[in-house]
Amino acid sequence: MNGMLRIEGLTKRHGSRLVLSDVSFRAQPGRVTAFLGPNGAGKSSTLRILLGLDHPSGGHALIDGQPYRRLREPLRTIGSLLDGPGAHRSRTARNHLTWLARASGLPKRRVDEVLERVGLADAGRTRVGRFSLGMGQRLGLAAALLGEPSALVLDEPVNGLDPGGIRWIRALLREHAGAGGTVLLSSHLMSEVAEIADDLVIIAGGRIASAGRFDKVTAGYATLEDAFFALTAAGRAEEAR
Ligand SMILES: Nc1ncnc2c1ncn2[C@@H]1O[C@H](COP(=O)(O)OP(=O)(O)OP(=O)(O)O)[C@@H](O)[C@H]1O
Repeated sequence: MNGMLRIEGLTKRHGSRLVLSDVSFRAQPGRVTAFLGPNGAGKSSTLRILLGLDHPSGGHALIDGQPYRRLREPLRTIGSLLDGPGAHRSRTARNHLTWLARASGLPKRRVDEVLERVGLADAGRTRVGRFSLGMGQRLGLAAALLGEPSALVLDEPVNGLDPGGIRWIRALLREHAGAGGTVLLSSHLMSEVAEIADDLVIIAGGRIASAGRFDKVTAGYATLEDAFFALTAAGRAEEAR
């Protein structure tokens, strides 16, 4: 299992707006890396480029040394959770996953395995439109796990999860990293990140403010929150109020 994620000199413009500016960092196998930043900092833009959903204006986002579009077996290499379940409301969870598995040449047994893994074994025949926000997140995660990928990339994965769900996803991600997989998750929830991250990447205004091992990035600060506010422009704006 590898799944090294390498972001190198990534730049993204929307018209004259520079949304990402020379963004570089790594997410390593065997570690949980948290990608932390205030609203609009550029987290989703970076992850969308990494997952081949958008083009960079410059630089590279590589998975095992390849851009997403060059991966031979994308779902077996990298699983992602971006905006909720990604399934049509009228579909059942099982239909959705079966369709995904078929489209990617994955064995059908994986559908039951992932439904079980995310705690939706009893909801496989429920239409996605009737799912709670938390169930939707679980289904999105089931899709991410379908190909048994080495890397997991999750945008705000705890959104909509209750405390039990948050504990559960934390254990799942730890287990993935413990088995040698890579976990990259974006969040703006400091407490969540402090609980789970081995490594931190802090982004603000489209630039990397700090990156590295959790204890290195937070060295000299009482808490992660103190480090975050000191290192980001959002913190400076907040303090100026
Ligand atoms: N298609 C687009 N056209 C113009 N600007 C865009 C587009 N997509 C994103 N942006 C801008 O890029 C910046 C970064 O957005 P992005 O969604 O990557 O931030 P984020 O860190 O994920 O924030 P959040 O936590 O709010 O999701 C924002 O200022 C956003 O308005």
